[in-house]
Parts: sequence; C-alpha cells; structure tokens
Amino acid sequence: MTQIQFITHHTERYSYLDAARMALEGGCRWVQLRMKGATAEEIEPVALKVQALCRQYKAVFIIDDHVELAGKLHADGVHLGKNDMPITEARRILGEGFIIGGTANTFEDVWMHHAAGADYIGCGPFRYTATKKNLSPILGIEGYIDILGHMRKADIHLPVVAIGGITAEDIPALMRTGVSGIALSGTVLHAPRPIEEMKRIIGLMQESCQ
Ligand SMILES: Cc1ncc(COP(=O)(O)OP(=O)(O)O)c(N)n1
Ligand SMILES: Cc1ncsc1CCOP(=O)(O)O
Ligand SMILES: [Mg+2]
Repeated sequence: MTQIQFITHHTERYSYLDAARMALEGGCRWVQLRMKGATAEEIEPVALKVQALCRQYKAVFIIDDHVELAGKLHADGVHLGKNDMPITEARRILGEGFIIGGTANTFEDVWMHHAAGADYIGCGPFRYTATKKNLSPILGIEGYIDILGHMRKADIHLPVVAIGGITAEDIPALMRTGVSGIALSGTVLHAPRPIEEMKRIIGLMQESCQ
C-alpha cells in the first residue's frame, strides 16, 4: 500500500490535472481523483487525463465515489464512504481486480468494511479540514491508537490510511500510531511550492518508516 496518497481538490490556483501532476512530480505514487459535486460526465474527461499521467509515473489511480466510472475507465480502484455505494455492491460490479477503499471514523466502521471486503481504510478526520463538508468527529492521535488497538484485538489487518487536515509536521506522530499511510490534499495545494512540499512529505515519511 503506497504510503502517501494525494487527494485532488479544486482550488483557485490549480486545476485537478495540475494538482495531480504536481503530486506526481513531487514523488507521490497514489492519486485519488476527488471532484466533489461534479457529475460522472464532467469527471470522465479529467479522469482520462489524470489516469494517463498516473500511468506515466506508474502511480495508482483511484476515483472517489464513482464506481461505474472506475469500472468503465479501468481505474485502479474506487474510494467509498457512508453515503456512497455499499462496498459489497461495488465489489460485485468491479470484481477482485479493483482496489476498493472505505471510509471509517470508528472501529465499527472498520469492522463493517473488513467484512464487506474492502482493501484499505481511509480513517479520519485527524483534525478539522475545510476540504470536506459534514466532517465526522475529529479523531486526533488518540483516536487512531484506539481504532488500531481494537483492530489488533479483532485480528483485522487492513491497511489504515489517516486523512483530514494532515500536514508534514503530523507525519512522525501519526506513523507511530501504526497507520500504514497518510492521505492529504490541502497542505500540498496551499503550500507556496506544492512540488517541493510533496518532496518534503515523502522524505519525512521515509524517515518515519526507518
Ligand atoms: C483515503 C480516503 N479516505 C476517506 C475519504 C472520504 O470519503 P467519503 O467519506 O466518501 O467522503 P468524500 O471524499 O466522498 O467527500 C476519501 N475520499 N479518501
Ligand atoms: C476527503 C476527506 N475525507 C476526510 S477529510 C478529507 C479531506 C482531506 O483533505 P485535506 O488533507 O485537505 O484535509
Ligand atoms: Mg464519498
């Protein structure tokens, strides 16, 4: 499971494609195309371009929410939350060849996604973020320690990716909780030099994993 996942987000400065390109140039090898509020028809042309770029960089390409589109474009996978298609149904449609991620805010969420056959868990939010509306309760470091502890007791070994308001400075403490990876968006897109910021994040991640 790639340790740094970049989630696209619309900003004044960068298009979705520019954002994905900067993340890839900075060394990220897992991109999730998240175009909140856009229809599948609007997402498709952007997805084709981001997918081509991901292939060039040998990066994993995930589409947020849109199962049918992920299948149609042969994306690497799809990420699904509480208000999206159930994971069992997505698996039936996509089959075993696709990565399916599920959002969790509690151990119960993790348990359900595990039972449904998810490949990884996007667990958050770590802290407040303006990137997503209607946030679930903030987890903080303690929240991850608690959820991962319950997972160990239940013998559930899915990769957990922390998400929500995460910055480079949070990486060492978050990785010490036992999460497998970090998903981020705003901290890269709002940095003065996003490519350099992604490089710094990848470096910190490598140090934290030594
Ligand atoms: C890696 C990762 N984790 C969590 C989410 C959130 O998904 P969801 O709860 O469906 O919310 P939206 O992103 O669809 O607004 C994610 N996208 N990626
Ligand atoms: C998609 C999503 N799900 C929970 S928080 C979040 C947004 C992550 O973006 P940022 O790193 O800017 O908080
Ligand atoms: Mg969703």
